[in-house]
Order: sequence, then structure tokens, then C-alpha cells
Amino acid sequence: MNTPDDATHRERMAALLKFTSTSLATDYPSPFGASIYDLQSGEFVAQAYDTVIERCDPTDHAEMNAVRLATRKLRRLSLAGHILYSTCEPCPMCMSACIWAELDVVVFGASTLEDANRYWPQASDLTPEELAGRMRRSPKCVVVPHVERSGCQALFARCDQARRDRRLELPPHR
Ligand SMILES: Nc1nc2[nH]cnc2c(=O)[nH]1
Repeated sequence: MNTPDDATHRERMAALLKFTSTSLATDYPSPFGASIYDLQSGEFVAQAYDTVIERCDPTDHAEMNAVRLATRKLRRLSLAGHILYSTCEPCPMCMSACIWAELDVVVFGASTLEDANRYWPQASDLTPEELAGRMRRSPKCVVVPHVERSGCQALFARCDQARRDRRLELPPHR
């Protein structure tokens, strides 16, 4: 497996932060973004942000949307040989989707409970590392935490401010 170096991880996360921040100007600002690259060629495959509120679908997390875009674009169910970046630690639903999609590596920026939860209450404390550890396939998906964490934390804060400025509410249960 051709695992990218730290500088490449930071570069891709910076590009993802730039992309995800464009959601702040939309009617549905979200700090959650995800992107997928081919591990061998380094080629960009897909990126998406969270569309939970926009599409009124609790499964529309950024990681889910990016996996769906990538599999449909490549016309295959397996994303083996690919790497996913997320501005936030994937929740169990998203990490399970990454495992089902056979992604080799998952890289994230902000921490769910320590960073995201302040702005956007999270539903579970099961970590992606715990889920990857329970995989039956080998080699297991590798989880790389906290790449550009401070940039991701800053995006959460900016998004929260944008929502408050525009008096946008999170759904009632949040
Ligand atoms: N990791 C992650 N957590 C979320 N919580 C709400 N939406 C999201 C999302 O898109 N990604």
C-alpha cells in the first residue's frame, strides 16, 4: 500500500477545509466535509459535505456522501486502494460505511467528543479505531487522527458563528 506522507495528508486536509468552508455561504452551513483519493496514483476521486439538514436525512453525513459519490463515479462497490479524509472523526455509521466500502485508510481532523460535540452534539462515543479493530478483513483499515486538527476546530467555530449570525437552528433534537 502506498501510504501518503504527513505533508500530503496536511495538504489534502487543507484542500478539504477550503472546500468545506464554502458550505458556510450556503443555506445549510456545515463544518463536516470528506474527500477520497486513490492511494496508488494520488488522484482525487470525490468530496462532499454533510447534507443532513438540507436533505432531512440523518444518514447524509459527509463521509457517507463522499463514499456514495466515489462508488458511483468509479462504478464499483469496493474502494479498496483508496483513502478518505474527514474534517471530523467519523461516527460509527460512517466508519462502518468506510469498512463496508473497503477503504484502506481514514484520516480525520477534529475529535468528535472533544471538538465537534461543543457545537454539534454527537450520538455515540464508539471510536473509529475501536470499530476498525473489530474488522474481520485483513489488513484492517488504518485510522490516522488529528491531521490539521486546529484548522478543523477553527472551521467548527466559524460555522457555529455563521449559524448564530443567521439565526439558523439545528434540528430540535440537537
Ligand atoms: N463525522 C461526522 N459527524 C457528524 N455529525 C453530524 N454530521 C456529521 C458528519 O457529516 N460527519
